[in-house]
Amino acid sequence: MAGRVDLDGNPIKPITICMIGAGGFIGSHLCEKLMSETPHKVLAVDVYSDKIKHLLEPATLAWADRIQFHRINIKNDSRLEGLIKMADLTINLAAICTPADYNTRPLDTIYSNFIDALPVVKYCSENGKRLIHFSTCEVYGKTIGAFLPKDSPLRQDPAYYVLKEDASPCIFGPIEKQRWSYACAKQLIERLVYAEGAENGLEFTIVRPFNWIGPRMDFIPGIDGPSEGVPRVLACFSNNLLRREPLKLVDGGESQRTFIYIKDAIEAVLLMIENPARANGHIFNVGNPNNEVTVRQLAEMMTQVYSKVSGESSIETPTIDVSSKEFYGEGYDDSDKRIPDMTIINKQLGWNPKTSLWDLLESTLTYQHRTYAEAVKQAMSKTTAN
Ligand SMILES: NC(=O)c1ccc[n+]([C@@H]2O[C@H](COP(=O)([O-])OP(=O)(O)OC[C@H]3O[C@@H](n4cnc5c(N)ncnc54)[C@H](O)[C@@H]3O)[C@@H](O)[C@H]2O)c1
Ligand SMILES: O=c1ccn([C@@H]2O[C@H](COP(=O)(O)OP(=O)(O)O[C@H]3OC[C@](O)(CO)[C@H]3O)[C@@H](O)[C@H]2O)c(=O)[nH]1
Repeated sequence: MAGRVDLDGNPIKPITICMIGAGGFIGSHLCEKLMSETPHKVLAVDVYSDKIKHLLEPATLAWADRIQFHRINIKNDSRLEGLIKMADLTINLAAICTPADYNTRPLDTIYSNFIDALPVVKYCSENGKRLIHFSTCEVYGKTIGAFLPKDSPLRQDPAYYVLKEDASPCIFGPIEKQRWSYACAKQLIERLVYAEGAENGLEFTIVRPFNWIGPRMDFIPGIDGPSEGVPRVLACFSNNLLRREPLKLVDGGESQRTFIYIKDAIEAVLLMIENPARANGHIFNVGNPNNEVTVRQLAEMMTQVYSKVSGESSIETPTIDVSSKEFYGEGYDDSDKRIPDMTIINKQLGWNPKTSLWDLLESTLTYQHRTYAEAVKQAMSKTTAN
C-alpha cells in the first residue's frame, strides 16, 4: 500500500469515506476493495450488514480499525450529518433499485431515490464535503432509435442509440407507466446535485452504472430473500437455473443490455475516489460497451455457462416467454438498448473495462452454484415433502 500515487503522480493521502448503502451489492465490493488495497477508512452506513459481515468480523482482521458499521436508516436518523461531517468524502449508494418495485411501489421508489437523498446532498454542500452520488443508466430511458420505424436504416447509426452523458436526451414513457418513477427521481436528484455544484460550489461526481453484475447481487428468492420477491435479471436467471426451471423471458427477451463485471466497475470508482481533481464536476457512464446482448442471448449464455460450472445438463425447455404484465404487473415499461459512450471516463480517468461477458458469467455462476445449490436443493425437497 505504501507509495501509492494518483493519475498525476501525486502521493495519495488516506481519507475517511462515509459510504451510505455500504451493505448492498456495489457497497460490499467497494468496501472489499478499499480494505484490501488502500489505506482509507470507511464509515459504512446501511440497514443491513450481511454482505459485508466478512469485512467486519472477527476484530483481528488486518483492516479492523479502518471500517465501522453504523446501522442507520437515512430516512430518519439524526446521526447522519455527524458521520458526513467526520468524513472527507461521502458516497451515496442507498436506493430502491429493483425494477419490480418501480411500478408496484412507486411512492417508496420516489422517496428512496429523491427525497431520502436530499439531506445527504444538503449536508455535503453545507459542510463543504465532496460527494460521489450513484445515479443510473436508466436516466437515459429509451433510445432515440426506439422511435424510428423498425426497418429504418438510421437504427444502425450509433448517433441514434449510443448514450452520451453530455448530449443524449432523457426519454421516459407516460406517467401511467410507473416504471419510470425511478429514472425520473434519479434524474431530478442528478439535477439537484449539479445545481448545488453550480450555485454553491459542491464538489461532486455522478456515477451512471450500466448493469453491473457479479457475486452478492440481490438475493435468491426463498433462500436469502422473500419467496415472492423479484430481483434483477442476474438473480432471477440464477434462481431459475438453480431450481432447474425455465428462464422467463419478459416480452420475448428482446431488450438489449450491456453487462459489466462488478470488479471492473469498482476499479473505475476507486479512480474517482483517488483523483478528485479529474472526477469532480463530472457525470460518468460506467459500463462495458463490448458486452451487449439481448436478454434472450443472456439467458442462452447463462444456461451454457451454468451447465459448465455445475456439471449438470441443461433442461429440455431452457426458456419460456412471459408478458411484462404477468411478470411485473401493470405500469411496466422497458429501456430498449443501453450502450454507454466511454469518451468522458476515458479522457478523465483513462479507465476501460476488461472482462468479457462469458468470463464474468463463469466466475459469477461458479459463486452462485457454490453458495446456493445445496440450500436450494434442501428447500425444494422440503416443499415436495410437504
Ligand atoms: N447494480 C447496478 O448495476 C446499478 C445500476 C444502476 C444504478 N445503480 C445504483 O447504484 C446504487 C447501489 O446499487 P446496488 O446494486 O448496490 O443496490 P443494493 O440494493 O444492493 O444496495 C443498496 C443498499 O442501500 C441500502 N439502503 C437503501 N435505503 C436505505 C436507507 N434508507 N438507509 C440506509 N440504507 C439504505 C440497502 O439496504 C442496500 O444495502 C443505487 O443507487 C442504484 O440505483 C446500480
Ligand atoms: O426474469 C427476468 C428478469 C428480467 N428480465 C428482463 O431483463 C432486462 C434486465 O432486467 P434487470 O436487470 O432486472 O433490470 P434493468 O436493466 O431493466 O434495470 C436496472 O438497470 C440499472 C438499474 O438502475 C439498477 O440495477 C435497474 O433499474 C429487462 O428487460 C427485464 O424485463 C427478464 O426477461 N426475465
